[in-house]
Amino acid sequence: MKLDPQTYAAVASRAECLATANDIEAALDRMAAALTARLGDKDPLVLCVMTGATVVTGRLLPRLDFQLRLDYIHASRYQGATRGGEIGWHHRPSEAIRGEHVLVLDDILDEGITLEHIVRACREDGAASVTTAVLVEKEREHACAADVVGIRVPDRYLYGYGLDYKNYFRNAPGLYAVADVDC
Ligand SMILES: O=P(O)(O)OC[C@H]1O[C@H](OP(=O)(O)OP(=O)(O)O)[C@H](O)[C@@H]1O
Ligand SMILES: Nc1nc2[nH]cnc2c(=O)[nH]1
Repeated sequence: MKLDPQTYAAVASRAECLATANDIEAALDRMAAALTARLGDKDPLVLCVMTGATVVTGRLLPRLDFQLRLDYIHASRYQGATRGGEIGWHHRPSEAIRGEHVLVLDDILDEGITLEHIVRACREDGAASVTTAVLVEKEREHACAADVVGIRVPDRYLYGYGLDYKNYFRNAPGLYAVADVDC
């Protein structure tokens, strides 16, 4: 569904910036250092979790100065909503994963259900190892933990740097918490 321009502007004006582009770029530098230490000699297969991880993947990859390959995996449970539902699989590259040191890259760890399903799928599909990294982790309980975390934020609905609000705002140059009235 499309957002009309008045609603789009109102949502943006009510949102609160929790992390600026500078904060996030510094977090990406830290993530790159941690991932280089873990995977620099492993020739990993990087799996971008579509769609939200496109921005973190694009910003992080040029910081990883070692041998790697890029593919994608697609499981989602929000689909434009602000509350998660059942996990839906759209692309599971089972053949590509077998025997690989996999790095799963996602934008956010919220309840952790998406990442838990993806890690389980990679193990079922015969990955040699599975490392997980997320740009943002919410300060709450998760079904599974991420190995590498960029930035921790309060438990509010966020958009920006790949994260959407009703399929918009993935291009916002920071992390913004949506006002309660818009959730
Ligand atoms: O930890 P969880 O509560 O499971 O939520 C995290 C997931 O939610 C978002 O995906 P979404 O289903 O919104 O799809 P998207 O990537 O297309 O935005 C995000 O990209 C994570 O993959
Ligand atoms: N855009 C967005 N997607 C999510 N998926 C799980 N939590 C969130 C969130 O806060 N924002």
